[in-house]
Amino acid sequence: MGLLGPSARDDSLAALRGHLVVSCQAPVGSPMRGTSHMVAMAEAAIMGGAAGIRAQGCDDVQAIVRLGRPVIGLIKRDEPGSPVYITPRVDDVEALASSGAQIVAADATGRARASGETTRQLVAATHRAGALFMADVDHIDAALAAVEAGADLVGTTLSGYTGGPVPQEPDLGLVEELCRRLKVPVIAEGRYRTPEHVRAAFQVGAWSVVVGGAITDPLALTRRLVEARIQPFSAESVGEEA
Ligand SMILES: CC(=O)N[C@H](C=O)[C@@H](O)[C@H](O)[C@H](O)COP(=O)(O)O
Repeated sequence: MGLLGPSARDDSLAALRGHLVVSCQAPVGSPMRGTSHMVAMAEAAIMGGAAGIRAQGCDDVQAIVRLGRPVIGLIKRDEPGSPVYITPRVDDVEALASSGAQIVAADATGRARASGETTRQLVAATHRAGALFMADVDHIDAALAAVEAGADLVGTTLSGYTGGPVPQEPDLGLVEELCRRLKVPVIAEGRYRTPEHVRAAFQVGAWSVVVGGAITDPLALTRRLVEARIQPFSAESVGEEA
């Protein structure tokens, strides 16, 4: 058994029901990368009303757990020979649970991991460590297989990221289908950017909605507004006399 007993795990999941979770992650190369920045982001998110935080890496998880809200932990790791990068190893699951993550998120798209480890093995390791397993999926078939393998909750995290161009909008259709067909909580995640998106996900039955970049990625937010400038800039374009 890990750090948490079964009731602490269930309490964490119950605390997320009907609430927003903020994903506090910064990509490699971003000036926001670093545990102190992510803790500040998480504190701001909690002050703003988020019920939980999704965090990347054991250092961030350990520090953010201290804020007293449920943490969905993951480790992003590129592994040669496989496209699976969200918590690809049993070792990662164990490290996240030891760091205090009540919920461990991992790729459960059905794509082979470089290690050859299976989703069932990751789920078993998560449960041995006393945490809950969140299956990050891209499709209904992957979700059904993940639940069969013992996943405690399922997120639409990887919909749109396993082939073809990345869509602009969240995959509300998948949220609706998962809510209809699964008995476990469904987490809406991926490209939720507006209050309308969040409302729509709850309306079709999402347990929680995870929002990342729309809150925690100042680079992307700045770029989006910079791109809205009138080009080329001219006195006329701002209504000044020539
Ligand atoms: C696809 C992938 O790797 N998603 C990652 C999962 O942890 C994060 O990079 C996302 O920020 C997170 O899912 C929240 O999504 P959005 O930032 O779109 O609100």
